[in-house]
Amino acid sequence: MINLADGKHDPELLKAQAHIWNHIFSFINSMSLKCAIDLGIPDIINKHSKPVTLPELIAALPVHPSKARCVPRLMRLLIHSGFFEKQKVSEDDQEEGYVLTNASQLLLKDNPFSVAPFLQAVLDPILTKPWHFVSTWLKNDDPTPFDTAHGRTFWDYVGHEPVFNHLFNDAMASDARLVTRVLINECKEVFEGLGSLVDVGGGTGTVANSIAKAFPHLDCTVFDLPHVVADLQGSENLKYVGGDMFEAIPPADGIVLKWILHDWNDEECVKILKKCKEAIKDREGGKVMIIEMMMENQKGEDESIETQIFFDMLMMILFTGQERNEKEWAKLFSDAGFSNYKITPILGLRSIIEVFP
Ligand SMILES: C[S@@+](CC[C@H](N)C(=O)[O-])C[C@H]1O[C@@H](n2cnc3c(N)ncnc32)[C@H](O)[C@@H]1O
Ligand SMILES: O=c1cc(-c2ccc(O)cc2)oc2c(O)c(O)ccc12
Repeated sequence: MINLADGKHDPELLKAQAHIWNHIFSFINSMSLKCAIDLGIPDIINKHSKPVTLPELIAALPVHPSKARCVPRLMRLLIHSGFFEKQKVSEDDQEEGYVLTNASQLLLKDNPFSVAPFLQAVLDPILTKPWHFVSTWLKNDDPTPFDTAHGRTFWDYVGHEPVFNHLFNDAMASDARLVTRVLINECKEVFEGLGSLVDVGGGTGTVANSIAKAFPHLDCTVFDLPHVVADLQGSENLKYVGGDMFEAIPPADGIVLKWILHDWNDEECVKILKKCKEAIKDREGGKVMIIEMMMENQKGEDESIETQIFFDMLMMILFTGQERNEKEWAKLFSDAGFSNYKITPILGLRSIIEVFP
């Protein structure tokens, strides 16, 4: 504890003040990144064959001439946060220009794994408003701050807001493309022996579509809320079914649950898992394949632990859900009547968890 009356602790006091400032201003990182994406800066830099000089960047941007001097200040922050770098334009030239980093490549419009739709969804006022209601929600009995802010659940809200529904489903689809690529390249054996599969809460079908193409013998079903799958066209070995996973899940050998259970509390998860167990009943080699984070990976770098904690907070604010550690996952599986599980930590911050009846 710092003694405020004691002058010899002034350096600690100033360090504490700087720490608070840094946290107060944290939102400036995400909002500045949003600005860069709104202006199309990553795509402008990507289209150039050489590093883009400041005058070239300003000329390509839709900014008013009176604001041109603000551009290098925005770029300085985004260099500091690791989204751009400066490089010499040519070997024999001192002039420098901006280039992309690995992180900003994942923000390009045409990158199939782009995280830009998530950034737009998470920073949309629809999803930032609930953060202003967290302390109110802690004092009332609403299920989530989202409900306190908007008067209904997240899924009810997106079902009635087609523009946001589209943005959210697009965001999920780009993540699903990345996860499925890793699954098919690195974890083929997970699908071995299965004749049919249902992706529960499979959204617009990105995961199931890729699996159906990679394993043509596998009968795949995307199961999601009726408004999500309405009008979607299947293929030879892929169909869309609308319904409610709390009521019944179509029978299959394998059930995929990607980013579903972290949206729900323990009681709700056990209900969903019991419905999954019913869906694989009497099927030889039947199993549930869950793609989620495993919390408390002590070996993780600081940033990845912080990211897991951020996700846990997001699940608390938007949903009744949470991120879980292995002990918490094991309890859910046992409460739902499953006997065994296997964790393969192959998806970055997430794992594939196979759960057996
Ligand atoms: C977080 S998204 C995950 C989408 C997809 N699995 C992925 O990871 O890309 C959750 C999905 O669950 C669906 N969902 C929510 N409640 C549902 C319910 N009661 N029955 C079926 N699907 C539901 C949503 O429509 C949404 O597509
Ligand atoms: O609303 C969200 C946002 C995310 C999300 C945000 C940023 C990323 O880089 C990735 C994902 O994830 C969500 C999620 O997994 C979910 O089940 C519901 C909502 C959201």
